[in-house]
Amino acid sequence: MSRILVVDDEPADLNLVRRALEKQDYDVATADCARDALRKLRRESVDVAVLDVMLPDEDGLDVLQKIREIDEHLPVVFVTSGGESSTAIRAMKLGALDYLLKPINVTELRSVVGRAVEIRRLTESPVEMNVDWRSSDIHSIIGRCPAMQEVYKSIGIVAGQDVTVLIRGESGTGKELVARALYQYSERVQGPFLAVNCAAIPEALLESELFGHEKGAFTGADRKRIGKFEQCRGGTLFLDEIGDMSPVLQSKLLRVLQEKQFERVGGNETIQADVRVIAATHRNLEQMVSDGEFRADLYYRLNGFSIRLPPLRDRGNDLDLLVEHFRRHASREFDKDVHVVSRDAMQVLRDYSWPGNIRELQNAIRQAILKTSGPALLPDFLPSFVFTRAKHAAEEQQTDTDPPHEVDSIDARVTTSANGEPAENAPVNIVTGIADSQLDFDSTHLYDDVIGAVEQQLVREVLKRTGGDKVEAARRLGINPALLRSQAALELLDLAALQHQEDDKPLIRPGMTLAEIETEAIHQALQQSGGCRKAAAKQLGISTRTMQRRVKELGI
Ligand SMILES: Nc1ncnc2c1ncn2[C@@H]1O[C@H](COP(=O)(O)OP(=O)(O)OP(=O)(O)O)[C@@H](O)[C@H]1O
Repeated sequence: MSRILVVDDEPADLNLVRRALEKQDYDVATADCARDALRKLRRESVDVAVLDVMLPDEDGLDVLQKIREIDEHLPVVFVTSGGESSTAIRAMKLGALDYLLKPINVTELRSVVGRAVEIRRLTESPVEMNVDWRSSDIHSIIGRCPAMQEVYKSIGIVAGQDVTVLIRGESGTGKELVARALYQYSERVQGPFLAVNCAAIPEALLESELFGHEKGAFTGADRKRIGKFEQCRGGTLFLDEIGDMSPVLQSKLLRVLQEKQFERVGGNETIQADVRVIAATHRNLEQMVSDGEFRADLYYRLNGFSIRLPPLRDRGNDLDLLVEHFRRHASREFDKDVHVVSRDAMQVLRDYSWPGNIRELQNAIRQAILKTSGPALLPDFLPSFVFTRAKHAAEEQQTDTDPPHEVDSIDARVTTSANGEPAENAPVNIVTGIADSQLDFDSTHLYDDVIGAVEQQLVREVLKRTGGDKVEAARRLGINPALLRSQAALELLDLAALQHQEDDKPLIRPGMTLAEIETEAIHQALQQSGGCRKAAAKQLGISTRTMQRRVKELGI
């Protein structure tokens, strides 16, 4: 439970804030003067401070400085009556998180404190990498597969460099964790770490959230506001879902990255930005650039150093490590003694394709642990949606050689229980399955998760019918790649390669044998290298000697 320190010498205001926060299940401590507040901060652990700018014994700005000596990252929210708002604005420039005007609006108070608690979580929980799940913290990055080793290496190389980093990967692959690791291992770790989700804020508000605004800049701008770029001086700003930023804001962001300066909305003063930007997206920026939706110059600027997180389905045995990691933490969280995940349950988890990636896995394990009675997590305790896909995977394996059959509708996917019997609630709708699981955990990505899952299922179905012929599958689907929401579906169809193949002769055509494919590949490589075997071998990733041998054996 997060602990909030509320400091005010007006008993009525103090009580109002205390009650409003207690109703939100925060643990609230109170103080009525600066001395008492600082004493509590030295002795007790506090996550957020909400304090009046004018305290009887000390000015708010001096208190802020003393707070910084005790706890350099403590999010501080000031409360002020109208006349003192210039002090509150100066406080924000000195690193206070926000300020609230009296009389206090409880909804606004809760929302500001909620954000402050989130910032505390982002900055204070150390992100360890590549740890053993037995000693892992819930903030650790678990994973040993080669792609994750590359991620750790990249973090190691770039964390200490003051450069912009772009983190890419499907939803739920750990982009925020990596951003926090980059911050924590950087020289800017003494400075603030602020996060803005560009997809969650309407465009007009996002501009002032990032750059601030002057009083009267637009209807409703009844007071001056300091934006994140100004507030985050000396720190790191995490811009999540950067692919959702509007073109106007993209230009403004580009200017900050290039010239390190900006103006508040409606203001003339040029402000220097001393901020490191870490951006993240699950979207296909290359496609967006070619569709004119994302500025190419901003893309190149951001992509200077990028870290790509693999989807969970490509992490091999990391799935087992992650399952153990989440089992251990969920058991502790729900005070259960679940020591083991049964073999059958593990197999179901391995068969599922995890479109929602690690977040989805984490949610599934937490749900299962909640239901588990006894020491072992059995398949019956797993949420139904994992069987939907598990069944599908089993069918795919089984019907590899079967003749084509009629497509099942998505609604008709049958859920099975551990013993293979149809589960009570079959047939299960994939939409309901995902919605149920994600809504319980307050997902804010439901649309992407559901559409992504449906897309993948549809692409798999069509590929099955076309015997794996991607060109034909794309034709039957009538797909414009820009419309695909899930990276997984895009990869299944490999549309980039398909586009390329439309111009060239396709390398793989239905019905070819392996020897024919190899011959074709060598042919094309030799053609492209002007007949040079060494260059062609390099292009194919084989040794020159192997190339010479295969040319001879295949009679090329
Ligand atoms: N390798 C990992 N080891 C352990 N936990 C992880 C790992 N990767 C992600 N997680 C956990 O999975 C959840 C989702 O991760 P995170 O929010 O960082 O993903 P994201 O890529 O930023 O998602 P989105 O694109 O939807 O914002 C978090 O609870 C995070 O702690």
